[in-house]
Amino acid sequence: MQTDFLKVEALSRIYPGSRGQAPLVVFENVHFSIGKGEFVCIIGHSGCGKSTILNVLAGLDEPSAGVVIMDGREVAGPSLDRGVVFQGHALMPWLSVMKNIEFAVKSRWPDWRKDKVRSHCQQFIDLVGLTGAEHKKPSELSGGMKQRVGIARAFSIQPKMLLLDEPFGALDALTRGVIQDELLKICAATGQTVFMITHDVDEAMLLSDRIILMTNGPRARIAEIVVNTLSRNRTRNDVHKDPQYYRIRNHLVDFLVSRSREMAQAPAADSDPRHPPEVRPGEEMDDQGIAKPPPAQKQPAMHLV
Ligand SMILES: Nc1ncnc2c1ncn2[C@@H]1O[C@H](COP(=O)(O)OP(=O)(O)OP(=O)(O)O)[C@@H](O)[C@H]1O
Repeated sequence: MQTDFLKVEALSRIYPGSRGQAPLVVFENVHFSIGKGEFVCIIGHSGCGKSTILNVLAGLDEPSAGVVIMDGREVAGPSLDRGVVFQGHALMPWLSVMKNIEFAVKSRWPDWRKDKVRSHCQQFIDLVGLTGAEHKKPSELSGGMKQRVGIARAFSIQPKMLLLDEPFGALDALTRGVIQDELLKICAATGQTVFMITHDVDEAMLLSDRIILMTNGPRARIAEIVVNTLSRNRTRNDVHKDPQYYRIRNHLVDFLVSRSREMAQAPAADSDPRHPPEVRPGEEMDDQGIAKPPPAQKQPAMHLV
């Protein structure tokens, strides 16, 4: 894996204070990298700057300091190399579902013939379960349906990097599960690189390879990066059967409940923001600090009647 497909170096965001107030340092000295084909989630309490970081990666916002390099080039504005899905749907209200997606696909591949554009878009409309709604305008769709159009549009341009800002938050549990499964399949099939904001620890554990934990703001920073050591072949139905699952989950919940605040107030004296600690709470360690192999799965007991 190319470990530094995306490199974030010394990123800070400061908003000037208005009417004599002190400037707001949202986050500072944030460093991390994402490998090609890697799925990274970021978790942290409201206001720690997750959306701001995502907007900087997208080229929609400028950092106060620091730099983002993707595939060897500095990010300096929006690009079709990055597909973004926001919490709000950001659709063009005067265009139908099909036309909203076509607009993006035509921008990406201006030489494609009309029928090729159409069939390409249809593939992604079908994928997100909107078959039959192609000609509806956004005002005729539910919130969840609008969100699915945004997801289809971002996937359809096959970006080098997908940036997802809580994309499934507004979906009902069933649709959310279906689209999470589809996203896993697409990522496995295409090696898609993804950076995603979520508040849902189960979603992060199902989808991601690593999870970035941010301390509370202001002056938020990366507390640690959790390596998701669950098997890559996990599915929504069996992920909780892995003995690592609750160890990782408890670690994440404990961070959100208490450590995110404590670490914001008292950063570790030896912490180096250029190298946030990577932890593997799913693995049990032996006395020498070496990860024990996961226990063999027990066969379910057979009951003869
Ligand atoms: N244009 C702005 N001017 C001043 N402050 C801003 C501006 N935009 C965002 N902020 C502040 O920056 C901080 C981080 O905002 P951001 O939306 O990135 O947080 P977040 O972690 O994504 O939050 P949430 O989980 O609620 O979406 C917040 O305190 C917000 O009030």
